[in-house]
Amino acid sequence: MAEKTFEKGVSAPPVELDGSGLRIAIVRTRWNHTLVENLYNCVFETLTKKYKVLPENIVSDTVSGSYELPMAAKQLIDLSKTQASETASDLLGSPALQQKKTNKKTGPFDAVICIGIVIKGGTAHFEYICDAVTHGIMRVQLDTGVPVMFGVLTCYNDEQAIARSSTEEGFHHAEEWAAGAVEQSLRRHRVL
Ligand SMILES: Nc1c(NC[C@H](O)[C@H](O)[C@H](O)CO)[nH]c(=O)[nH]c1=O
Ligand SMILES: CC(=O)[C@@H](O)COP(=O)(O)O
Repeated sequence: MAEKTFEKGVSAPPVELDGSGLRIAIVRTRWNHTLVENLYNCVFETLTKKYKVLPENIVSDTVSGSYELPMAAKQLIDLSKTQASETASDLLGSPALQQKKTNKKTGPFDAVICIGIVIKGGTAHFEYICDAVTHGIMRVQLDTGVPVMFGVLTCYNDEQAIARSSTEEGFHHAEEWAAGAVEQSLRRHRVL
């Protein structure tokens, strides 16, 4: 029997996705920062070059470790909603004036992308962090209604982390996180 082949792990977006009207936050860890920066750069490049998200509509933030990602995502979402509801004014004047100066979008984030790398050590700490972060990120997106991408590599060793964050295989994960953020954002505005 012919061996079945399949596109393992590849999630092709269903259609051309236009992210030009989206506002997206990316929060990444400083833990394992050299490899995390590779993933962040790939996510940013994919958002802007492949999905037309405007660089000025991407807000980037950092936290210490992956365990802090869910809270950071919640804080970013809540802050963006609060700022959207207040009468916004800043050094550039009213949003209307700001809007005339740039295409910078204000208001609630359409999606958040969390990026981190957790590498197992000698204790059960790894399992507890991965479990907490996974459930935490899922809870934030369900509670807020804002899609939050799980861009956290959970690696048993350094080699897995390096392979998934500094080779073509690694950037395939990061590209999927970017695609997921755009697709899930646009789903919220569908007309059925
Ligand atoms: N070992 C890793 C950590 N550990 C730190 C925790 O994420 C957290 O910052 C600390 O427990 C304080 O709350 N974080 C990673 O992102 N990756 C690791 O491999
Ligand atoms: C996943 C971690 O926090 C890890 O760095 C902890 O290492 P260890 O389990 O050896 O304390």
